[in-house]
Amino acid sequence: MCGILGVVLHDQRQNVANELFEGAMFLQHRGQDAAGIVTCGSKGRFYQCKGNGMARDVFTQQRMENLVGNMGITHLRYPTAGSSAGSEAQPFYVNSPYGISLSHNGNLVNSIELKEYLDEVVHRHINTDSDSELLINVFAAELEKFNKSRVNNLDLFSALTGTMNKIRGAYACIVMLAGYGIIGFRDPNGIRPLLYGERVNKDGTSDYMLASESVVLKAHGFENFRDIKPGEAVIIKKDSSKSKPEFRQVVEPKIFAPDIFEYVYFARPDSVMDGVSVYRSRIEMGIKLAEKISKIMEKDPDFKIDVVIAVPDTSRTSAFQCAVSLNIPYREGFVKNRYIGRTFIMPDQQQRRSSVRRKLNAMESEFKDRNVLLVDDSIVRGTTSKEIVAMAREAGAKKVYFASCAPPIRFNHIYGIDLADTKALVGFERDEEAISKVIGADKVVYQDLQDLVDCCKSEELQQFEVGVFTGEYITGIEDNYIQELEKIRAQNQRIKDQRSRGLSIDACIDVGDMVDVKAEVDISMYNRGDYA
Ligand SMILES: O=P(O)(O)OC[C@H]1O[C@H](OP(=O)(O)OP(=O)(O)O)[C@H](O)[C@@H]1O
Ligand SMILES: NC(=O)CC[C@H](N)C(=O)O
Ligand SMILES: [Mg+2]
Repeated sequence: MCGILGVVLHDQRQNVANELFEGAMFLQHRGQDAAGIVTCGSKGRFYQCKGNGMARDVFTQQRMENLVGNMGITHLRYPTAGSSAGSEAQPFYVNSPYGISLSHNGNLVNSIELKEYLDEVVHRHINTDSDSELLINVFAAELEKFNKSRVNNLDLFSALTGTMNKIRGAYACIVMLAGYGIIGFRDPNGIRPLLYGERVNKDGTSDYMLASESVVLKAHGFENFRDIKPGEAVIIKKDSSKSKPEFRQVVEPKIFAPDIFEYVYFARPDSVMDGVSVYRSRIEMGIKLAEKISKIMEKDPDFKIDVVIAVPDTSRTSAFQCAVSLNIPYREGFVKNRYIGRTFIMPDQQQRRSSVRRKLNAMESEFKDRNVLLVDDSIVRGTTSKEIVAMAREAGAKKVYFASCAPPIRFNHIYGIDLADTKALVGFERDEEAISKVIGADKVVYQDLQDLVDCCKSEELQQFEVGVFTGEYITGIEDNYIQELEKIRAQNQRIKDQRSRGLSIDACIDVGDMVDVKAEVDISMYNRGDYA
């Protein structure tokens, strides 16, 4: 997952940068690795600030002052393909044709094929391992086909049709065309989210926003917001007084299947996605989980729970409801250090492990001599659960049970989680008993998949992308896709290890099959290392 945002202000004398920055703060939970803003000034020139780090570190006051223009786009990155190198921070930029900048949330699953196409057919140079760089170049190549000095909405929609017929996977994107406007589009299965909203100013004019989550639109006073439909695109022109945003179905929609993980973990609880409140779905997850736990308790008289404790932050909503439904006391046994971000989306396993203990602290009074049920939204690598179970025991718990609002994760999440290596999943080739042994719990209870689906569905939304639980992906994947990801990831890890041992790039080159060694100071072609 990543967070994306785009704004066009009606008043062309106003700068949009501050609004993009404030909006980024509402999307920070979707990506902590890199942040970027690109604005477009009145002469059609782009102004950029991006780099590794959280929004508040990258977007300093001084840098923000240089971002002029009434329209712009933002990106908060959690890497899913390529590496966490600064050169892969978004928005991406290509100068030809017309000047294009792109923010992408999602993951393309036919990148091998796209790389070949870009090289052999349209001869475009690719400078990173990011799938988003491929995407912007495919779009640029489609636009180039018109061979015009200026394009119009019709051309743009038809270039999007061409692009979407070539790319495969999950994508919600915001593109900015220099001097023209911003364009939002969503993949034909609607796997990744994207919303559109309008804010009517006092003088009757309108500003427009596109964003990953409704919470940003709401907080910024945008109303009548709606989800972009699967396979749909919208063009919002820079001079919004002359033409209203135009929507078009650019490719046929396929099975509507948003990623169920948005409801489980990715999204903020106060967001509404594809008409379903994330908060309400998490309440339902608590109810269903309680039903399953009650059934197990009926059969197993030794399974007794004195207290339900959430694993902050995401599971709080469900854990509280689970306790209420079970009629068992709920306690905040772990106190969260508010200055530590989300541990799961940290790029490095070492960092993740040490962060859990820094992030959460167990209060002895709530654990001592009790049988505790810890509730989390999901168990992925097991990093959190292992530490948490150990902490509960250290705090004096008698028995430690662990419940997950999501079913066991046994497969790659190819559309949004950086997990190229399935073996890193605690659920990989393990049943529930084996998983409880690994994490050190007395028992593990998982939500059933059908129950999870029932918690998130609505009349309009009946199906979800659930490949992470079943191994069957809605878009299919090209042969060798996972192997290719694993190769790049292993290569990046080796370079990292070499560097941490103080070895130079030359030493890295000796490591064997490493053909592509990253530059010592990893900066992109259009990006200075100091976020300028
Ligand atoms: O099995 P693991 O690999 O540890 O991953 C699962 C954990 O990671 C997430 O928490 P995170 O700390 O990222 O975010 P949160 O504060 O929103 O819960 C998630 O909520 C689980 O607690
Ligand atoms: N999490 C995302 O949406 C990532 C977008 C893109 N695949 C990247 O790695 O930068
Ligand atoms: Mg968590």
